[in-house]
Amino acid sequence: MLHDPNRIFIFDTTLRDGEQVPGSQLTTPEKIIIGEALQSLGVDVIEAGFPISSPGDFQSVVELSKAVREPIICALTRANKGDIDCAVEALKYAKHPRIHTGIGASDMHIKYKFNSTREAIIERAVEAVKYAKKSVEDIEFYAEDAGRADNQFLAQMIEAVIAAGATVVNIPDTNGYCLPEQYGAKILYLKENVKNIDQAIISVHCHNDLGLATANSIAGLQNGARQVECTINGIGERAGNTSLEEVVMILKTHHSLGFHNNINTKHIYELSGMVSRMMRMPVQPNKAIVGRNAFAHSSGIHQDGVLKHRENYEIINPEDVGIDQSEIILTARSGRHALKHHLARLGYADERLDLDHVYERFLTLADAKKEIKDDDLLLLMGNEADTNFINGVTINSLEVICGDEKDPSASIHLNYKGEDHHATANGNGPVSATINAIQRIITKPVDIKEFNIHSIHGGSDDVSKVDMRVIYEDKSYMGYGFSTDIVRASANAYLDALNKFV
Ligand SMILES: CC(=O)SCCNC(=O)CCNC(=O)[C@H](O)C(C)(C)COP(=O)(O)OP(=O)(O)OC[C@H]1O[C@@H](n2cnc3c(N)ncnc32)[C@H](O)[C@@H]1OP(=O)(O)O
Ligand SMILES: CC(C)C(=O)C(=O)O
Ligand SMILES: [Mg+2]
Repeated sequence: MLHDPNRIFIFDTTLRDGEQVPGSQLTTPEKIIIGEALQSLGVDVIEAGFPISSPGDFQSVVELSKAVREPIICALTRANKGDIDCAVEALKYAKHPRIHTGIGASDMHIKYKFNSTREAIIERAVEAVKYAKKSVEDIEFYAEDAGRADNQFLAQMIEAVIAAGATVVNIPDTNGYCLPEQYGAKILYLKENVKNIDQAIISVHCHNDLGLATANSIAGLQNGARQVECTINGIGERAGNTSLEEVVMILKTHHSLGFHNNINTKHIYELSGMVSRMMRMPVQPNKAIVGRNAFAHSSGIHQDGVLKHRENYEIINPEDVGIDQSEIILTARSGRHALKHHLARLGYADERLDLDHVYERFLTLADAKKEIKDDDLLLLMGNEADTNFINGVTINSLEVICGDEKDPSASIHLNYKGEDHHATANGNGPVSATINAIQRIITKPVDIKEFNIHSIHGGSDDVSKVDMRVIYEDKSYMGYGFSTDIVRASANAYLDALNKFV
């Protein structure tokens, strides 16, 4: 384990520290599903639980040990025999078991939690490690609240537990207190002042109370730590733990750090969603790497930049974390490039598109609606007589007669090539009469292949949406029309399709 100095071990504690979040408790089957996903992600260690804490947590560690065989399965204990015996029992099926035992290291904890002394605490720490070592080879020791502990005393404690058999020493910033510089210096201090430090891996375990968990973890690695303890989505006690996805993507993005690990980053996004759903912890939209907006661009200058060259505004390729592509969100802050991009995606790629005119109408709508979705764009393009095409065909007026006594007929005035054209026609219904009347003016061999009418919200006074696929000269064109009048919506859809080639 110690032979490659640049290998970083990823210790996931989503199922232990992450699961300490109120309301996020998991059942054993849920823990196994997440455990298997963490195994596919490639984590080195899964902290499965704290077996003494409840029969349910004990059982989860037992079942996870049976089901997940590749990573080390770790169980947390306090520095006492009862907790350790319980963890040893829970880990009995684990292929690679680890006991994670420890005790408080700051004077605050020593005095106000344990009502004890530094010397007595070191004794308890050593005793716990020696006791655990009798049953399990792989022992990790945590010096709780090490972030606020005196470095000299911490070094003394770490040296003693390594001598007692600990092979990983965890230096938690339990309360998220440290600045990156301080935390990095603490790790370096241990590297330089603990005589037997080469016999153990230093682990970093940082909390996010000041939003510095990830920065502190990286500072720890830069100063000699080689294991990072983290959780998916950064969940955990209070403001959470170091987020796995942030650390891993920092290591991937900054090759110059020279570190490598075993994580297949393409599983990150899927796992983030799984953990969020199962643990009932929504991911904040602006969360780095996995937030809904992490790869979404909504202002025109950024959108233009991304469309020209993704890296202008993205330092991570979304595919690297399992997201198909970045998103261009249309809002009133978007520009013409973004609008054109989405129109082309919806089939409006024609160079005859009057982009300035569409953009003006788009902005009015976007100011009112905040976010413009595909349906809004289609509505904008297929609505009423307003044309979005240079020299496009528009309806000046339409009258339809139908009913039991009459053959359906339509009379239409179109603005076509800058002039008013009129035609009347019959059909087997008001829509076919209208299409026939338009045909008389346009005189192009156009076949309607698909024709669908939907109501947008339901209800007889609703806006109808018509989508239509027509064939002209062996090419297919989509048209969309909207109106409270289904005949008008159909005429709008037909003209929307025609305007793409007439
Ligand atoms: C920083 C962390 O994340 S640590 C892990 C936190 N996770 C949890 O606490 C979740 C699981 N915890 C539990 O289920 C329960 O708290 C248990 C089962 C561990 C203990 O329950 P109880 O025996 O009722 O004790 P309670 O939780 O009220 O108090 C904790 C006791 O453990 C002692 N203790 C705390 N940490 C340690 C430690 N690392 N080593 C030894 N003793 C410790 C406390 O001093 C206190 O002992 P006291 O009763 O002598 O004052
Ligand atoms: C139990 C330890 C490792 C912990 O979670 C912390 O100190 O934050
Ligand atoms: Mg913690």
